[in-house]
Amino acid sequence: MQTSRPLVLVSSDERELHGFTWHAAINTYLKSLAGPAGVTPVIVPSLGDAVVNDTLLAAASGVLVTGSRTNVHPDLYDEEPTEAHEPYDPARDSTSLPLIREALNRDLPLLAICRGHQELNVAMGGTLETEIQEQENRRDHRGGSVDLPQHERFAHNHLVSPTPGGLLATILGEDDVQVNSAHRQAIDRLGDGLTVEATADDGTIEAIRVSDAKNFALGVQWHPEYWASLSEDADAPSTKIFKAFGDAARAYKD
Ligand SMILES: N[C@@H](CCC(=O)NCCCC(=O)O)C(=O)O
Repeated sequence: MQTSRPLVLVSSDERELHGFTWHAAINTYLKSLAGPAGVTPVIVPSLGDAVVNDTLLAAASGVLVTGSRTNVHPDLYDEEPTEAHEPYDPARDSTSLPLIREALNRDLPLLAICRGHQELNVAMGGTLETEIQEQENRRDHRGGSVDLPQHERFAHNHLVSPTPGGLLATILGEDDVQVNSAHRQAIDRLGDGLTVEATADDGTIEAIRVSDAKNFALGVQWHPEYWASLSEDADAPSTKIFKAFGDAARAYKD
């Protein structure tokens, strides 16, 4: 049996499939954790306070908050709900936001991806904007139709510029990095205690860090898990992010 590997909690979506309600996480996040990060992923059902408690958090050495096609409900950042903010997953919201806060309270390493990046911002008091592709001088960050095959939808889409001297720049270097993109929403007002770690050329905040976090606490708007799940050689920046997160989880466990 392999030596003990840190447990990393993974957020789940509430989804309907075959006439049942499931709590599910996409395989690419799980494979990236079990592979390049070298940790043991544990999917957390979106059951709110029934799961986000001391017992669960005490067993963990990190938290990964995944992407999702659904959006954070605008009531949670005092915005008026409209059709442009849909679809929602209230079960996810009621679990991932407290999970983020409790992870930060315990200095657990945190990696927040896409919707997770947006949830981190909301958890810290920030706001989101929706259908950003409809704004003038704004890229279309959707990455094409949701029906496209993954290798097309999560292909490299645009450059991001890491903030010099930041955590991301420490992991990846300060040169611009090609990333994929699959989102209609983005950070509008930055939450309290967050530092911008990367931007796109249209001003979209593409990465954030919890400024006073004792450990790794990074949000990224793109999807490094797509590449990291394929192989360690598929995309060096993606692998580096997951390896850095895994190192932080091992350090926390030790
Ligand atoms: N819904 C939010 C976050 C986008 C996101 O997490 N995308 C992942 C796509 C996964 C899928 O298509 O199932 C937004 O649109 O900004």
